[in-house]
Amino acid sequence: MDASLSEDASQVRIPVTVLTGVLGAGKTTLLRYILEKPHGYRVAVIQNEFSEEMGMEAPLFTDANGDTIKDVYELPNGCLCCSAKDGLIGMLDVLLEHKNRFDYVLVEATGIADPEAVCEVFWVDEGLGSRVYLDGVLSLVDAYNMSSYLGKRKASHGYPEEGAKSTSLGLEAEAIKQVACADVLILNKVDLVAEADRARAAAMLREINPTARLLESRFAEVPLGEILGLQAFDKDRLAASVLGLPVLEEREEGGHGHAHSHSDGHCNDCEAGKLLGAHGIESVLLQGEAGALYDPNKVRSWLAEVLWEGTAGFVYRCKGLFRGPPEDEEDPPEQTTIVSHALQGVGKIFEIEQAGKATVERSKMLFIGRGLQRDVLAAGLKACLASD
Ligand SMILES: Nc1nc2c(ncn2[C@@H]2O[C@H](COP(=O)(O)OP(=O)(O)OP(=O)(O)O)[C@@H](O)[C@H]2O)c(=O)[nH]1
Repeated sequence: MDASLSEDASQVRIPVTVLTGVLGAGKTTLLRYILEKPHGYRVAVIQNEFSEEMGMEAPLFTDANGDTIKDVYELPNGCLCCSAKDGLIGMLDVLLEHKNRFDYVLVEATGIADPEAVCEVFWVDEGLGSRVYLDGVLSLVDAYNMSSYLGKRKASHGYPEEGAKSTSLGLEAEAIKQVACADVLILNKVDLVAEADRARAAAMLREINPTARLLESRFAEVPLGEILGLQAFDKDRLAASVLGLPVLEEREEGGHGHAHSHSDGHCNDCEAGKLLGAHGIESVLLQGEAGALYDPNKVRSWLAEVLWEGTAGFVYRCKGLFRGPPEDEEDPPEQTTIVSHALQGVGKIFEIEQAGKATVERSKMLFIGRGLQRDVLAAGLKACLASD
């Protein structure tokens, strides 16, 4: 091989795209779309989660044959802009050793990440800057639920009162900052809103961020040429957008944002519960008994009560993987296969579907919201056990 050519190839800097979006906006849906469909783009994905329990989707990434995709790199336990920052740099280092396998890196941040702080990783670490560059920041916005987290702005836009209710998620500052910092905004879930609401939502985004490219999508299906390889990131623009935010002072006075406390090099506030708790948001993780099977129809009815009638507090986001009874009960026991089911819910909309080839050792369900009643949730799940 020509030595000068291989040297040139090794000097090519890899574009990195940062993906943000409030809980349930559709970030994982976008990753699945990118990874599972044959677009011709070779993309490595790094997924950041608050905790391992929240990373329930990785087993669900499957290729065209239905086999689990192994090339999704998980970065649990913390947020990218703080405790997981070193992990991100280390993971990029490892990825770059195999850079003949991909042309783009996509980094999914947690739903409450501060995109400005995530971006700083790329210019603060000089070694990294010579091998990768920040290509752009994407922000996904949930057109259907956005009034739950951008609610306070509804007055100036005439955004409908209906839907805001008392169910604000309390992530307004984070959500606005994610929109403001974006080079590309994707207004997702447009299938769930009427045309007038879609136009109002787009106008609201335009007011917060007039310069970003604005795309609209159903199930995050966007042309990849519109989101990758754009060379869109501009440090000065980012600084200007952030300065213009009225909520910036509020973040600093409020003492959340990045006023995290540390000990022994560990960020005390980056644990899932504390990070969410700093925003008044709670999470409840339910784990089924080992070997227990849950009836998907019972789970469906139970969740309808929980999400629609608020019987266990205000649940904004739920997700889980659970074990259901074998499909064909006529089969002899040695031939029956336990069916795994995936639960996904955002706001009042939820779905339960069979989880491909994902095997679930123990059922898990995570609820995120406010005023959650753990005991009520636990009793509800127990009542969904499949009868023998
Ligand atoms: N109707 C509809 N549902 C969507 C669309 N995009 C995503 N969803 C659903 O919204 C739910 C949440 O999507 P995810 O992709 O898991 O959201 P996320 O941003 O990764 O969520 P977190 O991991 O909690 O931050 C899933 O049930 C998706 O199927 C869309 O355009 N339309």
